[in-house]
Amino acid sequence: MKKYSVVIAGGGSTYTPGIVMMLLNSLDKFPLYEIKLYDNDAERQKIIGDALAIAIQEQNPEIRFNYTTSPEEAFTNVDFCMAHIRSGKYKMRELDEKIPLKHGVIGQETCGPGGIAYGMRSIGDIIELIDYMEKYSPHCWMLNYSNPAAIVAEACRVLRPNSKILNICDMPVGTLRRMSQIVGLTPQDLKIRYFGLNHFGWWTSVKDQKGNELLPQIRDYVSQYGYLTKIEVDTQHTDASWQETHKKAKDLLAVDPRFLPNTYLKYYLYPDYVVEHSNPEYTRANEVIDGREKRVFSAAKSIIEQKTAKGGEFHIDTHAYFIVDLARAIAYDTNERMLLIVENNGAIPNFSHDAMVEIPCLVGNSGAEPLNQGKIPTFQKGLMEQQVAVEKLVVEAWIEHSYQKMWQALTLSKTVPSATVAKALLDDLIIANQDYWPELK
Ligand SMILES: NC(=O)c1ccc[n+]([C@@H]2O[C@H](COP(=O)([O-])OP(=O)(O)OC[C@H]3O[C@@H](n4cnc5c(N)ncnc54)[C@H](O)[C@@H]3O)[C@@H](O)[C@H]2O)c1
Ligand SMILES: O=P(O)(O)OC[C@H]1O[C@H](O[C@H]2[C@H](O)[C@@H](O)[C@@H](O)O[C@@H]2CO)[C@H](O)[C@@H](O)[C@@H]1O
Ligand SMILES: [Mn+2]
Repeated sequence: MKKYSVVIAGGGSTYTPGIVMMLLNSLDKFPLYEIKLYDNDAERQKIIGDALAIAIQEQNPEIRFNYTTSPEEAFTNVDFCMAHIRSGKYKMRELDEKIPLKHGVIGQETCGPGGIAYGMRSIGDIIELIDYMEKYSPHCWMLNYSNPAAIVAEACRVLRPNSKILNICDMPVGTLRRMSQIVGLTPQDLKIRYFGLNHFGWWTSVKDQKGNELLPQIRDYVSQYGYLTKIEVDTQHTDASWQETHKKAKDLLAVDPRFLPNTYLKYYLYPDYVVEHSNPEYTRANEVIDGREKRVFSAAKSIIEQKTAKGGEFHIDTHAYFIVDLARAIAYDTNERMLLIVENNGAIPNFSHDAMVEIPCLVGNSGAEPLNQGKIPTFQKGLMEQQVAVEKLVVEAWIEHSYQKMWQALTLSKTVPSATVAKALLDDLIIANQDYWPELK
């Protein structure tokens, strides 16, 4: 069996340990000879890297492991780049969330003005990663989690249309796991139909292996409890704000009970509620800094101090499963059905052909083959057209350095009440992002 080499870009990410643990757990199905980490923050990456070196040495000493800030070292001779960088780190996420709230608008990592600001930071960094990958390992595939995935995917479509990059999100995978608990099955037992944009979509069918439609049963549950389940799905999703989000799905369902909604729709359908329930002094960024980041980095430091990872402080979650499954599907041409963010090209026949949509695809060694999801109804189509236009305007604004298009993008976002608020917000975001955004004219 061929052995592969993987580089994880954003080596210092809180998600890196989970992915490496998953890779180590999957060697019988996805053999590796090398794992590398790449990050542009040497200090942050060193902590994660030193801890993982101990874990790998204990579990599979034959795997070569290295971490580096050199693009050439990182990207030479690799088959897969698993990317999850955060341009501007949590310091900028905090501003993405807090600046809009000052204007009475939702403050969120990937939705509304926060997501737009983050997109303007991420585009250049992702393009840089693609260029490193193509320079040093032209055959390599990039599997990209880096957010905001919708804007990043549109930027890749426009700026690097022929690159081997697949943009992905773990939210539908995590929610499907919740659905499987609701009906007493496993996610592998379920076959779904889904359409939308990233963090903006709906399940139209959830069937078991015999072809029985389970959507009505799941709908009954969600209409009472949202996606809150008794069994915890992912450790970070025990945080109060995420529990609230899973619960809120019941109000999303009420707007169109035919389909099961992605939880992120709450920012577009109930923005007033979300603002009222936000603390402008302590947002999700603070919760993550005080929670997941502390947990992961203390676990790493404790492994380094004790010189062993045998205490099992690093955990595998849905996020890690999904990206490793995707790599395997490409490596072994499995034609597995997976949700990916791809160019529509008629898969949703009554929606723009050049929109980046999130839909089921068959995945094999030439990438993704989108599956037709049929025509979509007016309500969802209207919402998606507005949102996809926002995402396209952001990418155009980044390419053209256009203040006007950024203003239009913010004005068009369903989360922003007027062009006046959009302009005031934009002027604040420009100041906060001056080290990251192109200069807008
Ligand atoms: N698509 C999804 O569904 C999904 C799910 C979870 C997380 N994410 C994304 O994964 C990323 C990581 O999240 P996190 O909370 O672990 O963040 P994190 O800040 O802990 O890690 C990100 C790492 O990226 C590094 N980085 C930033 N810019 C870089 C660049 N240009 N080159 C190389 N490295 C760079 C940082 O130094 C940091 O170590 C974020 O973009 C997050 O939004 C996406
Ligand atoms: O607020 P954060 O940083 O905890 O999470 C933001 C991310 O949320 C989603 O990812 C979830 C995922 O749905 C869940 O299954 C599990 O793996 O945890 C992830 C992170 O908490 C979303 O899909 C990402 O795009 C967000 O970055
Ligand atoms: Mn996501």
